[in-house]
Amino acid sequence: MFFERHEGGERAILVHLEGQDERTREDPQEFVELANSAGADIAAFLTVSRHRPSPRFLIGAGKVEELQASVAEHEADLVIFNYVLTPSQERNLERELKCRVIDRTGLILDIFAQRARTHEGKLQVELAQLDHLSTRLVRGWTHLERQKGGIGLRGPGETQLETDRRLLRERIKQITRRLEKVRSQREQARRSRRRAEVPVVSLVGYTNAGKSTLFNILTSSTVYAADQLFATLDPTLRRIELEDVGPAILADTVGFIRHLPHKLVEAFRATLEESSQADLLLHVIDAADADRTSHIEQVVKVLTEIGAIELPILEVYNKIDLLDGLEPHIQRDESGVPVRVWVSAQQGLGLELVEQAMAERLGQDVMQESVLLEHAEARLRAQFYEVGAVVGERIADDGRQQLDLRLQRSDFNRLLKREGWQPDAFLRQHTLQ
Ligand SMILES: Nc1nc2c(ncn2[C@@H]2O[C@H](COP(=O)(O)OP(=O)(O)OP(=O)(O)O)[C@@H](O)[C@H]2O)c(=O)[nH]1
Ligand SMILES: [Mg+2]
Repeated sequence: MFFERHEGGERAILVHLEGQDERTREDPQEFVELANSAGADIAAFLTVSRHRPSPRFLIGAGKVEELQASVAEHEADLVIFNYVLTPSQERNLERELKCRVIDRTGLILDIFAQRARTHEGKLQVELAQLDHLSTRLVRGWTHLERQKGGIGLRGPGETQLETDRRLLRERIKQITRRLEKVRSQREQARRSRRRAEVPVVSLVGYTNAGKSTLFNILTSSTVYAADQLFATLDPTLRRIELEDVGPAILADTVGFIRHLPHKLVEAFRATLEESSQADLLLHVIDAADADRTSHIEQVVKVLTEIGAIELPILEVYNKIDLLDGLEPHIQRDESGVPVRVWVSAQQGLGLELVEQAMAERLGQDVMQESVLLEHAEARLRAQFYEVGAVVGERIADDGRQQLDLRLQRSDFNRLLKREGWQPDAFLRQHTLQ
């Protein structure tokens, strides 16, 4: 396994748990990458098989001793568990090991704290951190907490560590209020984009898949791209020009990862929701990653959670330069619609194919649907006529007006959203199920 040396970084011992349980098993390589991304200087990697969780330390007493010896030998500053620890387990372990202990949630929160750039991103991370810390205010190894800036202690949430719970609650309320304000501003920006009828294409995908690299090369900009997990936290929007389509907005977003701490998913929901409002999703996949199938599953799961799974999705299989004998190409479904593009963003291979496939998907996703409108919905009827979408009209058996529509799905979505409808909710209520 590859350990990056981070001279001057904190010396960390990684503890990886090998469970029997498929659902909770983590990837050891990803764990190392997470620790590297947090800037840890990895001194040792311990694998512990955990047949039965011990409530006190999570791991067995023998393993605790082994860890103690390892901490002493490497003069480690902290021990990181690739698992979610309860606050009391964290406390017990710190007391035994005489050094700081953080868990997977703490580690991911730390990376997020380092990466957040925008006001909203920082608020979101702080909220998640405060929530995580609120159960961990009493620690076993308190004097170390005063050493600011260590892994798991960074970010805006840190200043709250030494205050009492009342202040903590107040701070949480204050941040929530501020976040609401930022969110309503974001919603307004979104509405004005919608009014401008510019289609939005959102890049989604597992962390490190190459979204920002692709974004940069498509928009000729320089967004921070790096071989780190969660290099991008805040959504970045840029305008691009597509042949036959005209202007479109491309959005780069935060990468996904399995077992994202629940609170963090919640905190970043608003950011992720940017994707749920898109006209097209580009799902960027690291084609050379051995775990690509499980990464795809994780992304699909998050997309389902944020209500974006029904959107048109174009898969971009990236990093083909790392695979033998693959040329950039577009894969189409049986009706000729592009569904997958094989490219290398870094080498600039197949970028024109991504643009072509995007243009085709935005321009050619034609839908045919019969909708039933109440008389009070005459305004919508007029709008459908205005865009030339109506190919037939009659009175349905239930007395409603049936409009047979044929139009671009993106136009349909935009038109409805402008009228305050979520397209799938609209279809549920306006078609015969
Ligand atoms: N070999 C190869 N590496 C690539 C390619 N595209 C991106 N990379 C590398 O993959 C790493 C991750 O790229 P990013 O663009 O930061 O990935 P991301 O999906 O934005 O990651 P997060 O923002 O962390 O979610 C960087 O080191 C890139 O240089 C490619 O086509 N081939
Ligand atoms: Mg990125």
